[in-house]
Order: sequence, then C-alpha cells, then structure tokens
Amino acid sequence: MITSQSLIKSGSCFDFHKISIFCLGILLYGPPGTGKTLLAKAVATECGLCFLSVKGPELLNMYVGQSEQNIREVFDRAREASPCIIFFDELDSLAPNRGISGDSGGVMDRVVSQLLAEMDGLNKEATIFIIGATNRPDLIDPALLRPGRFDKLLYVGPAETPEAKLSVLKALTRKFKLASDTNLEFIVKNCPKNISGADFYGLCSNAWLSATRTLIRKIETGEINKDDVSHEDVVVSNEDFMDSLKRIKPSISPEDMRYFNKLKQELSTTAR
Ligand SMILES: Nc1ncnc2c1ncn2[C@@H]1O[C@H](COP(=O)(O)OP(=O)(O)OP(=O)(O)O)[C@@H](O)[C@H]1O
Repeated sequence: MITSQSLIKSGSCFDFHKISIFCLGILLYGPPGTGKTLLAKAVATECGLCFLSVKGPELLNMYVGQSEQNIREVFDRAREASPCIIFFDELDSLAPNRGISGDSGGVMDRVVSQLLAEMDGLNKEATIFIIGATNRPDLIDPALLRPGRFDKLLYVGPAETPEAKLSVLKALTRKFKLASDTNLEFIVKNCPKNISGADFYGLCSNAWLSATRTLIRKIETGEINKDDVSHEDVVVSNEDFMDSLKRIKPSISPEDMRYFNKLKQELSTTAR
C-alpha cells in the first residue's frame, strides 16, 4: 500500500496526465474485517484528500435509470470535492461480472457500463482517485480490472506474524489504561489463528467492558465513591483480556483462508 500511497501523493508533482500515464484505481480485496476501509481512509488522510465513501448496494435502486443516475451523482460530487478519493465498498455488488450475472441488457449491465464510462471520463483529470474494496474480486466484471481502471489489486489479509498482531493490538489499545500486569505479547500468543482486525476490535472492546463492570461492582459495594470516578479509572487487566479471549471466535474460517490464498496466487500471476 505504501507504493500506491506514494504514487497518489506524488501525482501532483509529476504531472502524470501530461504523459497520459496515470494510476486511477486500486482494488483492495481480502476477507471481511481486515481493515480495507481503514486503509482507504488512512491513505486519504495521509495524502490530505477528501474521502467520499459509497457502499455499492446503496446506489442500487428499483426505479428505472435511478441506479445509473446515482452513480453519475457520486462522480459529480467527487468533481466538486476534488482532489479526492472515491471509496467503493462492496464493489462486487455494484459491478458483477456481466457474463455470469444472467442480466443481459438489464439494470446491472447498465450500472456497470455507467461506472466504466465515468471511470474512463476521469482518466484525464488526475485529481480523483478510486479505491474499491471487495471480499469477492472473482465476481467483479473483468472490464473494471483492465489497465486505466482498477490498475492494481492489493490483498489485505489478517495479521499473520506475532509482530503484526501485536501492532494491531497496540493500535486498538492506545487509548486504554492498561494494568501493570497486562502483557499484550502474552495475549497475542493466546489468540486463535486467522483473527481479523475486526475480531481484535471485539476482543479489546469486550476486555474494556469487563474492566468497566469490575469498576461498577466496586461502586455498588461502596469500595469507591461514584462521584470520584471517571472513564480514566477503567483499568484493563490481563484477566479482562483473557476472559474476552475465551469468548472470541475468529470470523475468518480455515476454508475462507484457503480460498483467499488460492485467489491471491491466481491474481498475482496476472502481473499487477
Ligand atoms: N489493521 C488493523 N488495525 C487496527 N484495527 C483494525 C485493523 N483492521 C481492522 N481493524 C478494526 O476492524 C474494524 C473493521 O475494519 P474495516 O471496516 O476497515 O474492515 P474491512 O476489511 O473494510 O471489512 P469489510 O470487508 O467487512 O467491509 C475497524 O474499524 C477497526 O476497528
């Protein structure tokens, strides 16, 4: 991602559009809850660009022509807000493969064509970048993945190494008050396999709630005075984390991981 981010950042200094070479779109793919949205937002913040987030299904409408109109409006808004990033979440629902969707000439066909036309229209502008996200890149219409549209495909998977897991846990607990006995390395060691960023978020919020319950019990038993307490007195201990760990169930199954590993290999052979 650092490469894509540097490309976007450097776009303004290199005047890519003068030589008609320009990276318009990046497609992030991977299991749910692995931080695709978070990454897209981080790129926009880091590059100082407006962030226009759209969920694919939100644009679809039962009235004839309205879905295409919704797509046009997104791009119009982007032109007004440029330089900006348009983030299309759940892109597969907005642009399914026309060959297999069984909707020849139907609404989805027209939606995909509209999206392609709008993206092609942007190629000259170099001030609007598109990031798409999906859990199923194999379902997306291949025309969207051609050069000049979503040029790059980037896999965003769960943290695999203990170091990567620890940095996610540290990021999520950076505002927590941790007890002196809390050992994040130990918690990482006890985490189940294939735990996503969203699962880590659940782990941390449950641990925080458990610590809050302990504090409330102390207030109820009169051990501490309610008026002297603030959220800063919630101290999260190792035990809170270990309790929370017992209840956590990874949202990515081993079958999901096998599917994504295979897909990653297939897509990496297509030189992107
Ligand atoms: N790498 C990470 N570091 C810290 N927190 C993370 C990370 N990945 C995910 N999270 C947490 O999980 C939440 C969900 O992540 P996000 O919505 O970005 O995932 P996603 O891949 O876009 O999911 P989906 O495919 O379901 O749309 C985030 O709001 C954040 O709290």
